[in-house]
Amino acid sequence: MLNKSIMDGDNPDLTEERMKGAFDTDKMAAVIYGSEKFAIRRREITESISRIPQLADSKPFSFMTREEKISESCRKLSVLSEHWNQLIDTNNEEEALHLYREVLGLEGHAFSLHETMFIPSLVAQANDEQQEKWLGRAKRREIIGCYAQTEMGHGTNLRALETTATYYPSTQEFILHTPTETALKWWPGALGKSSNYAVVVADLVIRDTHYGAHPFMVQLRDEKTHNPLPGITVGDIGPKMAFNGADNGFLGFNQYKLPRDHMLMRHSRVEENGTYTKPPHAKIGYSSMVKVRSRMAMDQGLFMVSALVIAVRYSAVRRQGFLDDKSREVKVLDYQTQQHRLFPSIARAYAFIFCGFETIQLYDQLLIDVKNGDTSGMSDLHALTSGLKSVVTHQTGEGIEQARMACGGHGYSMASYISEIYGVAIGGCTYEGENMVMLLQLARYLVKSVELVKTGKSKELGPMMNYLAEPDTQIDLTSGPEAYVKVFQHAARRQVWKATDKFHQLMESGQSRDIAWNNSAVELTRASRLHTRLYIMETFIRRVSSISDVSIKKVLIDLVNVHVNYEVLDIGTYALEHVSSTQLDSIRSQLYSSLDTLRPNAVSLIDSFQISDMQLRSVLGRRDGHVYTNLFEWAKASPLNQTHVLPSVNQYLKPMMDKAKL
Ligand SMILES: CCCCCCCCCC/C=C\CCCC(=O)SCCNC(=O)CCNC(=O)[C@H](O)C(C)(C)COP(=O)(O)OP(=O)(O)OC[C@H]1O[C@@H](n2cnc3c(N)ncnc32)[C@H](O)[C@@H]1OP(=O)(O)O
Ligand SMILES: Cc1cc2nc3c(=O)[nH]c(=O)nc-3n(C[C@H](O)[C@H](O)[C@H](O)COP(=O)(O)OP(=O)(O)OC[C@H]3O[C@@H](n4cnc5c(N)ncnc54)[C@H](O)[C@@H]3O)c2cc1C
Repeated sequence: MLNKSIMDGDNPDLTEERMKGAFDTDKMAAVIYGSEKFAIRRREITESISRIPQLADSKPFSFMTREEKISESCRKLSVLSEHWNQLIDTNNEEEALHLYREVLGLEGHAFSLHETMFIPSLVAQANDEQQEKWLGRAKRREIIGCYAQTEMGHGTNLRALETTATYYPSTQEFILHTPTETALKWWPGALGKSSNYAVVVADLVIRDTHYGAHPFMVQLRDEKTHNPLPGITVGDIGPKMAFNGADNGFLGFNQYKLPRDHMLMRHSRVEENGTYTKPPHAKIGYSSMVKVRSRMAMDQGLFMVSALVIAVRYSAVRRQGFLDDKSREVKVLDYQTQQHRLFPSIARAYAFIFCGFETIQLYDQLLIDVKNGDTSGMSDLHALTSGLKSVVTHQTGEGIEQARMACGGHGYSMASYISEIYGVAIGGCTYEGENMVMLLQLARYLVKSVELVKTGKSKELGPMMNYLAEPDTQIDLTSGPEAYVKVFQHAARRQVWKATDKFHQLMESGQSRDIAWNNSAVELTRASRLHTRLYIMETFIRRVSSISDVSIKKVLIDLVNVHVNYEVLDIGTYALEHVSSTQLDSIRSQLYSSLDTLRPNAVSLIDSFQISDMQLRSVLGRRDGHVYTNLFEWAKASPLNQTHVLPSVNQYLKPMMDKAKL
């Protein structure tokens, strides 16, 4: 059996799809998740979870209030605490994240930031003694932490954060203070009600000198009573577009005293007498953000996959309209428009996940290098992850929204759960740096790279930048995916140079650097996007070329073909400089035939992600494909259907109608 999801009693339309798949989904899972070992561990963890009934949702999540969602996730976390060690290797971050996703889904929970930013901040920023004191406690979950940086008035411009941490040598303490309303910390996940500790980012002040944003370990709540400590104002910021299982919070300090050794001092130090030692790299304190950004291609890829699992499975059981055979309606997955809506997103999701593996490894390596005193890789990774987080979050949002529309009316129902996935995923366009701002961070790096080429220093170009120094060449589109890489290189190079030239010309015309930058910003963000999409394409092709299993490689090459054709058409306006409109027409034909080629493997390609029904929380995306019966059951469970006559009918509608009858 090639597709391991085939089960007796499943919807025959889905079974038929799974029989058509030309590759082994377990083998594909090993490629997706980086190794056979981890793919097996994922399945084992999912299997073990299913044997613990208390870890199941106590009722459909979509019918819960926000308070119920928070309570439900806390209940599950307490059940999990009895099983951690038997379920996962607690030192393995990927296993922990898989466990959280399976049991708690994506709407956030009390530990949302504990694993993703609080512990990583301690790992990267705390010195050995501080790690000794707090890291073990955090890993054992004796304490719950979050990452409190953003303020009501400033999130993007970290240099303008208003919260101060003023050091007093006489008492060897910092005083944390919130000088204005806009200085209130605002947004940190799990801050409002769950966390009792936080890594707080504040402006370090010593003897009236401001040293800028630095991280501090701060206790917020009493460990016995969970009440806020004196001098701390903390609470929940209220409901959000999505992610409502998380208590994103506000936090204020009123002259709150903090011992000297609570500043995280791996890289910068404040001595007892107030002497300040600066870090080896000015932006080393920003590392927790780089850590999350380096994960975002993977995490967003998985968000997009969740929506695609739902849309592709549903499209294989949804029958509507006719093609040749007028005796039976077709699966909507057979329509070319449906394939065009969904398959390029499947390709992007695979590509994002392969990029994600690469950037996660790059971050892990950087962490080792920095510990050994080598900060030289920081700028490269900052630039790469800034562009990548911006492009993947935007394209993931587009892909999920198309997946929702591809499910027609039922896609709009919470029974599909796609709107929730969209709401959570789209937050990524904003958190960890607003997308435009992060594209402009990459643009700084691109402009500097062009300046190196212009001044004859091409040898100093960073990784992935050499193409900026290369001349345009003839492109032979029949020579395979590499030709499409060339098209992207041409388009990206031209746009990067064009934007840089514009910036330089504006400065030469007398504009200040900042004004010239602002007046070139749209062109600069375009350059960043093209450069990042080139990186994604190259990574995808490189990863697929490295695969040895013949059947897996074949279907992934089909997916690469969908990707490269779609991407080049999508940047048609830029590509036109290098590709004729006749060539674009031929790319269009190739795209349509590549959709056709991929069609038989569509369900197996998304089954391969092995996302459980528990995690998916979608009636439309059920693995067994029994959509209609369960849709009816789901609707019957609506709180509105627990009584025939609602109190509001008796109170308002009936009297109104009765009055109208008089
Ligand atoms: C199913 C899947 C489930 C997956 C689960 C996922 C669930 C997710 C849950 C978590 C949810 C949310 C988490 C969100 C958490 C947050 O949002 S935390 C807050 C994040 N905040 C930000 O990102 C703020 C963005 N702003 C900044 O980073 C900086 O202000 C900015 C970089 C924009 C500017 O900083 P400045 O200090 O002002 O620096 P500049 O003058 O612009 O640049 C000077 C040079 O420094 C270089 N630089 C900047 N940053 C870095 C860095 N990190 N590393 C290396 N170098 C850096 C910059 O490029 C400049 O270099 P140059 O001078 O050009 O050479
Ligand atoms: C779901 C979610 C979870 C979050 N979790 C956390 C958390 O755990 N901890 C935490 O500390 N924070 C958290 N945040 C806050 C988040 O990091 C910030 O909201 C984000 O960094 C954007 O900053 P901002 O809100 O100040 O946006 P703004 O900077 O005010 O953005 C508004 C507009 O201004 C534009 N803009 C701003 N500056 C520039 C510029 N220099 N050039 C061009 N355009 C510019 C932006 O592009 C955008 O269009 C979270 C946010 C969300 C939505």
